[in-house]
Amino acid sequence: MLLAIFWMLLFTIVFLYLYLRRIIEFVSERKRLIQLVDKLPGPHAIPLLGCAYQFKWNDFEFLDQLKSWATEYGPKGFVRIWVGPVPLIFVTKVEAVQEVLDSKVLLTKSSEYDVLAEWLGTGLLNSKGEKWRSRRKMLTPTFHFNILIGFCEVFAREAQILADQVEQYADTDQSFDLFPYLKRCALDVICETSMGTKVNAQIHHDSEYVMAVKRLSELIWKKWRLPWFRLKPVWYLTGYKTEFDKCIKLLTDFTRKVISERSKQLEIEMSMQANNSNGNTVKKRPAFLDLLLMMKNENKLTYEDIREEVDTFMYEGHETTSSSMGWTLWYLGHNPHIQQQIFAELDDIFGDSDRPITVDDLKEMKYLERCLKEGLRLCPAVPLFARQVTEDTPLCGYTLPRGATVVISTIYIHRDKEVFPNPEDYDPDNFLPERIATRNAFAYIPFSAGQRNCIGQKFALMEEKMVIATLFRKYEIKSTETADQVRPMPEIILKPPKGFEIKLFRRHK
Ligand code: HEM
Repeated sequence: MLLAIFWMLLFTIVFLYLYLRRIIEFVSERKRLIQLVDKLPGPHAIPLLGCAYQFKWNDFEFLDQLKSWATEYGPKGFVRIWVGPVPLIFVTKVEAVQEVLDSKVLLTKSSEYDVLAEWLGTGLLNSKGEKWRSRRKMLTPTFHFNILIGFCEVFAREAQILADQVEQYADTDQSFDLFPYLKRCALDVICETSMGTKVNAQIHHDSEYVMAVKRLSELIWKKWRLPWFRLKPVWYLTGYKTEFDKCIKLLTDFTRKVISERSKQLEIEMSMQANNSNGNTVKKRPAFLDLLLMMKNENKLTYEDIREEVDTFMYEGHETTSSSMGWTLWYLGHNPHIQQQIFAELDDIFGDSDRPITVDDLKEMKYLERCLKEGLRLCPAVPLFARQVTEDTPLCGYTLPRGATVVISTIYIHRDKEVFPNPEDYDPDNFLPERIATRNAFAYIPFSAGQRNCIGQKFALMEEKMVIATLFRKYEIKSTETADQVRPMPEIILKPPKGFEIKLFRRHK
């Protein structure tokens, strides 16, 4: 009996020592977080629900509500919004954006990115600390301009397939949704440039790979937007977990198979090169995968590291570009006078010739580039990104406490009327060199900025120019829906609620 009491006492003491200490630490950390977060201006919050009790149910009304809170509480650079027990600190002013993105401390992605990790692992987008730093250093040269030049042939070929596919609608006065065509084109581009293999999504619309990418993006967004899906029982019971895992397996198995085949092929090519004494080898354009496999040969990466990075490029590299091309084309479809200026630029470059577009031609398309940049200003493909505050960080006269999440909304920052005089108007002249020179560089950040900026931004702009120029060499377009019908939906990637309905007309030069 005494022994039993002794063991019980010992157990209780150990339990209290181990857990009570943690509970006390948790409570005091939480108290501290709440105190510091509540020093930031923001709407009224109540325990547990935070500001959520005031949230509008309708998506668009909710967005308007966030915007009006940012205007009301954000003049000092931040507004804090409690989403239940989670404090989100939205950045509202350019000066604060600069401090956040320039910070050497705010480099860690927030827990919202964890759902992506199940697919992308800790590839460049998700990784942190030393892993991210060394990977970024290693991967930056793979996006060098000389490598991108080699991809232009892929951009041009896929753009031409797109132009051929939509020809059926030309001069029919029938409107159609351009978005799925753009998505399939961007998917074919990224598959070939990152893996050196083709999925031919533009031709086989219902390939398993294409369907899995589409479904996975929908499920990831569901988990982000509706917090109850983060609870494991709900996620499992709704069957989404099984579907999610099935898509991930299909995609990652595909990537692993491509890596393994490509690796064998590369070995054969290298030994052929070594045996070929007269050096008459045919030089093939390397895909990102080939460059990563060479790093593996130098023991810098494992197969799984390569898989993570290739899948990261696959994800980051096609939804973003298709969204941004779609928005730009939609704005252009409402602005025939701007299309005329693009036609004039293209006619200056090509005259009556229908020769293929070269890299040098792309450099000449200065006006088209301004149009793309303006599209990305009004509708940035990545409308939100977030950082975890890992240590107390003084910013703009406040302290951002460790444990909080800082959110930058590009779509909000890009529409600041103190920076862009008519922020809601589509005006490519916002990107005239003299206008750019007058504003803070952090007022326009579609590719983020600072150390964790987008590694693929040059790739994206080259691809988009190629696709849009190919379309406009042949067609003019008219958007058939109004701005009210096509309000941007801020999912992970900014999308139209339904699509981009347009009519297509052959150009008569
Ligand atoms: C219009 C097209 C694109 C836009 C608007 C865009 C935007 C962005 C933004 C805002 C970030 C920072 C995200 C964050 O901090 O959470 C980012 C990161 C990244 N992007 Fe892009 N992106 C585009 C195209 C691409 C392409 C084509 C690729 C690859 C082929 C790519 C690869 C990446 C990667 C790997 C990162 C993570 C970089 C790091 O953390 O070091 N992106 N992108």
